[in-house]
Amino acid sequence: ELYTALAELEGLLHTEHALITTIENYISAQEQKMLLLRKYVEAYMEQYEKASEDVQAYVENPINAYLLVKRLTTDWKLVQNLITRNTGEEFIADFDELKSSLKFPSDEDLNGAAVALTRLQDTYQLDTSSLAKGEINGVKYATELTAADCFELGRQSYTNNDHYHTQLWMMEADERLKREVNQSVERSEILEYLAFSTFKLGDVGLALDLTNKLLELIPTHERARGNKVYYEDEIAKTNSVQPKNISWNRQARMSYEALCRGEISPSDTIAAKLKCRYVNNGNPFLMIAPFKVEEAYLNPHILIFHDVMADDEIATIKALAQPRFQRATVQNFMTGALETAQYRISKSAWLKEIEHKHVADVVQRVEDMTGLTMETAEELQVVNYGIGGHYEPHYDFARKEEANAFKSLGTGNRIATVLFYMSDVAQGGATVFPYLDIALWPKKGAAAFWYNLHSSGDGDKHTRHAACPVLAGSKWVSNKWIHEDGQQFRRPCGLERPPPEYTA
Ligand SMILES: O=C(O)CCC(=O)C(=O)O
Ligand SMILES: [Fe+2]
Repeated sequence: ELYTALAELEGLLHTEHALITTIENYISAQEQKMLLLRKYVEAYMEQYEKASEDVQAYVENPINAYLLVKRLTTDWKLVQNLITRNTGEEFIADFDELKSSLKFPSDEDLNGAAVALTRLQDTYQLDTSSLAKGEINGVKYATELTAADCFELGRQSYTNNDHYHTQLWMMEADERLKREVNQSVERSEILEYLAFSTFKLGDVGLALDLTNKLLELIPTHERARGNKVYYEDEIAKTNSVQPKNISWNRQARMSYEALCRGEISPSDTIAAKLKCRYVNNGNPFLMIAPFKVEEAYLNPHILIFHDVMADDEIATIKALAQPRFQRATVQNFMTGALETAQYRISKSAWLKEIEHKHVADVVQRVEDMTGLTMETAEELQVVNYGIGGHYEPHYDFARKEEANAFKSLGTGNRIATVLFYMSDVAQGGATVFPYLDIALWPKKGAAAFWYNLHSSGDGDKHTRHAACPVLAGSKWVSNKWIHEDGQQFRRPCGLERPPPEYTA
């Protein structure tokens, strides 16, 4: 699974380079072979023409007689060998040997990358034809997609039973194909997928039209002939060519997606109460360089600390984490087991303080920032989100029903979260709180802090949050999850008491 982290994708460029070299070598070997064959055939031609001038005289010459026989025995064998020798296999074998040392994406990666693209399409309301032009929100990032590229995206969506995106991409493939001089895909193939997905989406009439177009191209197409009869029957039966009203069950996601797009913000009355200040928490070491703190929300109290992770610390943490990256897991609600899920796509690794001074410094800083003990906190989790990488709305704390969560840690629930942003993100990738209508936009070196639990110990339902899909760029964050145990004297417990105030 390479698609889950952009950092991993960079390794694929080495693979591509090795591939280019292999193909280049194969082509030149093949060209050499052709050159040699051309020499042989020219020699044959020359002798043949000479002989044809006077056949009798030619064969009466013993040398010629010998050469003629030789040409048709030894020489021909050489030529035959040359023609039949499959240098291709050698190259593939050589490349296969190289392969073990190279990163190779799997079919699952291809599918993952395609799903990520369609997720971005939905969340950020990107139109298919701009995407195909390599444009994201008006910014041109990539080379244009060919009709075949669009076709492949459609095919991947089809494999996932996602007829909505199959239709979008097959339509785009068809549009692109009209403008292609060297056609990159067969129109009949596009039409076959397009017709079927259109049928699946409920528009039998259009599916029939598309199938008829396919039959104009290939009148003998077996499946198309079968489908045509079926569609005609369907239309006759229901007497309707109206598309069904498809419920995508997306109503519930609308506000989340709008938040991710930056279209929603908290009301002015809420925003007006938010402050920025310098904070030292009474810590003498912070008198000279206090924290720059900005309030993002009051209840629950969500704070943004600016410039709390230095560039060299970020570089160290990334370098330590990257070789250990694993696809991020989520806890199965029922069993408590850790497993991968489509709703959380990123790569992550855990770092201990003893591994590097920079890690220890950062953890100490979290203690200074929050006034909470790090004794019972989880290790620093480092996360990289790849193409379309995201984490759908969730709570960081374990709910009462989730009996198994954090049990093995034995340090109570996750009382608070500190989320460091270790990169800027070109587009997308905000941390959003759907119940609060706020979006935190990643800023390198900044950190967000909030309490997940009320002072009573109950989970604060308003802390539900998500990592929106990364639209362009790469997103690096790290979390410090702080636990309940040991905070008794740091955060006094009580019913619905507001979080301790910061000393300004
Ligand atoms: O990456 C983000 O913006 C949020 C990550 C998050 O919520 C988590 O890892 O629990
Ligand atoms: Fe979270």
